[in-house]
Amino acid sequence: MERMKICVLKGDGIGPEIVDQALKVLKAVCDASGIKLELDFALLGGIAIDQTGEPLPQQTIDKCKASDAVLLGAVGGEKWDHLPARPEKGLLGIRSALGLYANLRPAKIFPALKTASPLKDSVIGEGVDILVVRELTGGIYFGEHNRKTENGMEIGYDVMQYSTAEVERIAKTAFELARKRNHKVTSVDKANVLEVSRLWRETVIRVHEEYRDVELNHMYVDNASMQLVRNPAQFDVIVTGNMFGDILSDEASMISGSIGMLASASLGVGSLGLYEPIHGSAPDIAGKGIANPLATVLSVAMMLRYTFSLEKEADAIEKAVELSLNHARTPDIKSEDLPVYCTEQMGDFLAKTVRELLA
Ligand SMILES: NC(=O)C1=CN([C@@H]2O[C@H](COP(=O)(O)OP(=O)(O)OC[C@H]3O[C@@H](n4cnc5c(N)ncnc54)[C@H](O)[C@@H]3O)[C@@H](O)[C@H]2O)C=CC1
Ligand SMILES: CC(C)CC(=O)C(=O)O
Ligand SMILES: [Mg+2]
Repeated sequence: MERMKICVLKGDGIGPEIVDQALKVLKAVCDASGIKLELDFALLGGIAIDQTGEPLPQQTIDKCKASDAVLLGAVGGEKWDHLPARPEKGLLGIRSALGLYANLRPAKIFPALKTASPLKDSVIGEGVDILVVRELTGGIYFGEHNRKTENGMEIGYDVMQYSTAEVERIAKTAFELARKRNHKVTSVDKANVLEVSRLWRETVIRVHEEYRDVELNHMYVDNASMQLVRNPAQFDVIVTGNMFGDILSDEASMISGSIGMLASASLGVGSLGLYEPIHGSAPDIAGKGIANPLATVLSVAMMLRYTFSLEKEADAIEKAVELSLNHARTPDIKSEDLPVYCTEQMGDFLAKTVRELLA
């Protein structure tokens, strides 16, 4: 590989702080591997509203489409919550515009972080390594959101729907990924109540016919959220809809010690992938230099692996993250016997370590 072109969407809140650290690491990889790194920056979310009046300017879509991959921080903040054009609409919009229907969110426990997990050793057992495969461009987040008045009463409603085609493609993604892992898929729905979930379940069962080598089980989402903390080691791949996947992956992140640890890859119809941490813009800690950049850095590792097939380089980033956990910590995962690093120091350490590992 000679060159890579990345479109960078820093977004709001801690977005710029964490993306800057991830870019240091990406530059270190490219320097060490002789790859020419071309960066293009575009606006998304609140900052885009401030500068253009809309959360997803057409220019941002164009710049993403003209790149090999997209790196995103996070969007949102109270400042824009009262506006009809909220930052989150920009986020949903870019996922949809790029056809990114599969959101892969790996939740695993790094050995050094076992003590940071709120779960007891007896629950963690040999370790936890879950891949949440979340449908990302359909479901309730993309249905009609509206209000109406009935009998003088104001009613808010959001429509949840899935077509068989949408379920088929995400189920296929989950089964394919399970084949490269431990051959087990848990499909999470609420089929005891929701018609959309009944269709979801029937469709997953049908797709499973082509993947008999993969074990399939079904779980209602309320039970799944309980099982995640009772016995997380039972899960390999979890496939679920947009909203359930959003919620379950935040819950799964705490198993690994902090939401600041969970990376994600959003993949879809074309070769373009978007990579982002699973957390939001964390306005409560923005500008304080204490945000954990590891989720964003690990998202760069996913980018190198999924978009560029650069296994050695992705491994080096993951190794650097592992080494960092025995060297220093950001406050969210702090440990009494290790120094506390600010966001920047962590980025510098990771970039230096990646350089050394790839030298
Ligand atoms: N992908 C995205 O851009 C997302 C955006 N949001 C938006 O972000 C804003 C804040 O939402 P919240 O519900 O507070 O969720 P959040 O994920 O931003 O924060 C939840 C809690 O986790 C902490 N946290 C998050 N990331 C962290 C990190 N890297 N290091 C250390 N601590 C971290 C925060 O300080 C906060 O206490 C809202 O406007 C929301 O809509 C929320 C989720 C995803
Ligand atoms: C706008 C929301 C759907 C963002 C979010 O919470 C997520 O994608 O994890
Ligand atoms: Mg979320």
